[in-house]
Amino acid sequence: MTEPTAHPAGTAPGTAGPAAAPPVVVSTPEELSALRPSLGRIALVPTMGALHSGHRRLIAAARADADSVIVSIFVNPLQFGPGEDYQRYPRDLDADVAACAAEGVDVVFAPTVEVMYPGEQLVSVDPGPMGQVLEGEFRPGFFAGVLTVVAKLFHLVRPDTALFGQKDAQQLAVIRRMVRDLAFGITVLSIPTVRDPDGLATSSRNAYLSAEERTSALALSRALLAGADASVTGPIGILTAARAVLAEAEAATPPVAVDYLALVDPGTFGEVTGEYRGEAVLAVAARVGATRLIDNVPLTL
Ligand SMILES: Nc1ncnc2c1ncn2[C@@H]1O[C@H](COP(=O)(O)OP(=O)(O)OP(=O)(O)O)[C@@H](O)[C@H]1O
Ligand SMILES: CC(C)(CO)[C@@H](O)C(=O)[O-]
Ligand code: BAL
Repeated sequence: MTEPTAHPAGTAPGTAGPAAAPPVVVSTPEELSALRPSLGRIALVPTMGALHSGHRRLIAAARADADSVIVSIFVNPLQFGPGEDYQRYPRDLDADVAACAAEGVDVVFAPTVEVMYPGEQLVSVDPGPMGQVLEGEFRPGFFAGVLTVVAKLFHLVRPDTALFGQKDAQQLAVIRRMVRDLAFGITVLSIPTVRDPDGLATSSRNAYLSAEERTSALALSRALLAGADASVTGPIGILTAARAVLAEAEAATPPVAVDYLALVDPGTFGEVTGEYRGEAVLAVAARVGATRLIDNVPLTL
């Protein structure tokens, strides 16, 4: 664990730029509370670390809206199911702190599992029906784990705003719903999905992919683009165009194994039908080798 470091005299929290001070790194609620009075309006960027360009864009958006930016780094065991990648999830706190320093982050909150879950966690947040479909169906317990840790982070940090990526569109929708239904009084902001030049959505799990697997994985963004290009044809046309790309990828080497492709209402995550008009999200999840990836694109019907 990196030792807490103080802001050098005269360096106000929230001062970005090449000469920005390194973030203060803390790991306990007590350290956070001690810092809080000096932070002004706080924007929180919750992450699981292994920071990449998507996280950096989130941090930049957070800076625009607050006096201080806090990035939390915590690989949350509660949201991983049996057989998932909790143990091998990439962890490199020093590299993450360096990335936060480059982005002018004020505070990194990197608690241990013992700090976040000191005893048996008997109470959790129920995500409701929106948490049962798509990701919720393929990762039972995932959204309860996400909402429980996000609720806990909100209570510990007490931010004014919190930022999440549209890459995890269902997570974003479920968190927005929790904030509304449980009256958290926090403004949730989002940013569009950041992509590598080849179209692949940046993701910490991309590090697992071999060169060949990454080539196969490009079918996800290609399928979404094909669906978006067909948006004037309505839900059936959109799904048919995207499925055609995925069908080729299922027969490729290495193959893409599709968990779901769905066109949903972004407010409810219910599937939309031929009559639907308005905003929609075309979402896909698939496995390539041992790596499970998700991606989506917003559409207007
Ligand atoms: N490519 C991206 N564009 C925009 N936001 C992103 C992107 N990747 C991650 N985020 C956002 O960053 C936040 C932290 O996500 P997380 O640390 O799980 O990263 P990740 O790359 O999504 O990891 P994983 O590979 O485990 O899914 C979430 O709000 C997530 O939506
Ligand atoms: C929101 C989150 C940090 C909760 O662990 C995680 O699900 C993520 O990184 O998207
Ligand atoms: N990026 C969402 C967190 C997860 O897949 O566990």
